[in-house]
Amino acid sequence: MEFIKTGLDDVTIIKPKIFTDSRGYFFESYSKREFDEKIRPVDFVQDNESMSGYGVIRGLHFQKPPFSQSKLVRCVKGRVLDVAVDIRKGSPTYGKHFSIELSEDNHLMFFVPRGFAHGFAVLSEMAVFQYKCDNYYNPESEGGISIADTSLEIDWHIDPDMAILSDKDLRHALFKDFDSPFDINTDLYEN
Ligand SMILES: Cc1cn([C@H]2C[C@H](O)[C@@H](COP(=O)(O)OP(=O)(O)O[C@H]3O[C@@H](C)C(=O)[C@@H](O)[C@H]3O)O2)c(=O)[nH]c1=O
Repeated sequence: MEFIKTGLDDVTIIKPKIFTDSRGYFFESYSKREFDEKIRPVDFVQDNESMSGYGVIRGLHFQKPPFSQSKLVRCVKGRVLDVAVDIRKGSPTYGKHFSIELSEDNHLMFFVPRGFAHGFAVLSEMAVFQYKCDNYYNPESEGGISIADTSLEIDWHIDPDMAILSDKDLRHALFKDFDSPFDINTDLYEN
């Protein structure tokens, strides 16, 4: 397993070692020992899966402290563009993002730490997306930022005006009007 830094704190690309033979392939998709050593100690408690059609954008989402979540994400069917945005006030990379294509072909995984907003755009006819979270779902703590915010300079590879969004995601504030609940000086992993 290879852990590739992105220039944003703890945001990491994970490239698994793929073993192929006449039967197909095998890879370890998660090893607590390696993740804790190479990224940071994280206790995942919930696994999620979603399926979406082409042109869907889900995001940009986070849960507010003390229910914030790290996510380890991957695309097991199809192809998505995955995005993490630093929303920790006072961070030297506040408002900066990193995006990466995750697909059933490249088998890449992506670690999105607490204090980052997360979203993805579906680039294939359909995509099945799976992820681990280190905190339980807490609907009252949900927060979001508009994916259509041009100041974030995210190229979704899909026209945001044509994208298919949930009603909830259509209502998120623009980044400039957003008061982040995260701060670089707070330990987001204390609970
Ligand atoms: C996220 C979540 C949703 N739900 C329910 C609530 C709702 O009725 C239905 C669909 O929820 P949403 O519309 O919020 O699903 P979705 O837009 O796919 O939300 C997800 O988006 C990606 C980008 C993330 O980063 C995730 O953390 C999560 O926020 O599923 C749960 O029961 N547990 C969960 O953990």
